[in-house]
Amino acid sequence: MTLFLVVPAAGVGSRMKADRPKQYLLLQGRPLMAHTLSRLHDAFPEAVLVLCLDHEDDRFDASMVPFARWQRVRGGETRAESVRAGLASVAEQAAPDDLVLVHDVARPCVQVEDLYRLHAAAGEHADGALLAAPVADTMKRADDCGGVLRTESRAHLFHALTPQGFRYDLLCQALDAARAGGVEVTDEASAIEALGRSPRLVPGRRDNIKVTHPEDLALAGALLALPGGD
Ligand SMILES: Nc1ccn([C@@H]2O[C@H](COP(=O)(O)OP(=O)(O)OP(=O)(O)O)[C@@H](O)[C@H]2O)c(=O)n1
Ligand SMILES: C[C@](O)(CO)[C@H](O)COP(=O)(O)O
Repeated sequence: MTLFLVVPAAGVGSRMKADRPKQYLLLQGRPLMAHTLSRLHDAFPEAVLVLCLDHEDDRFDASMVPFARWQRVRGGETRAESVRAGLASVAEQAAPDDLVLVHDVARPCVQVEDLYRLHAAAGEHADGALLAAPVADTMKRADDCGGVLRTESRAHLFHALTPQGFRYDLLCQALDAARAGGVEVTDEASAIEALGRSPRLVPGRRDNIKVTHPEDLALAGALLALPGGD
């Protein structure tokens, strides 16, 4: 069995409003991408890394990659297309029941313990698994005028995180079906659910933040500066 780590890293980071794609912004003196790849390598040094990069990315430096087995692949127009391209790039190497974990490059604070728990759950459940954080805030649904339409029940409500892990063949089938159906999915689990399957929700740490907006950068930097942070 081979473990594949697909890391979508071909985004432009428009919401970050920075002078470069957010995966190249420095945290504790290192590019965000380097932190994320280090965390994944700490947990799975023997895995095959599939790094999805923009074809015009001229900032990438292979010295950021700690893996012995890795490959770069051209990302797509969307996150889902980048992941599909990553899967296609290992079609000759992957067995149908090999596990694939997909993790956003924009999540550098993921903890090794969460990675191990997700990996175990994804291997145990035919429908795969995803890290998810239970919602702790009261959730409001807005109306079209920016007022409160209603309060949503937060019971059984989770923030989907990454990694999300599935068998290679199932994930390919799900993403191909979503594309064929013109369904844009923002995570892999959505495509799996569209097949009528139910991925396992694995409670994950809320500090596994996705660096998206400017204020997220300082938070991620503080988390990485904690003892054992990096
Ligand atoms: N065409 C794309 C778009 C996004 N991603 C990756 O998917 C992850 C989650 O996407 P997001 O946080 O939205 O990153 P961006 O798309 O870069 O951000 P924005 O939406 O603000 O432009 C990121 O690691 C990003 O690099 C990707 O590989 N290919
Ligand atoms: C995959 C993800 O991180 C799960 O919450 C999220 O859907 C990515 O969304 P984005 O808009 O591509 O950042």
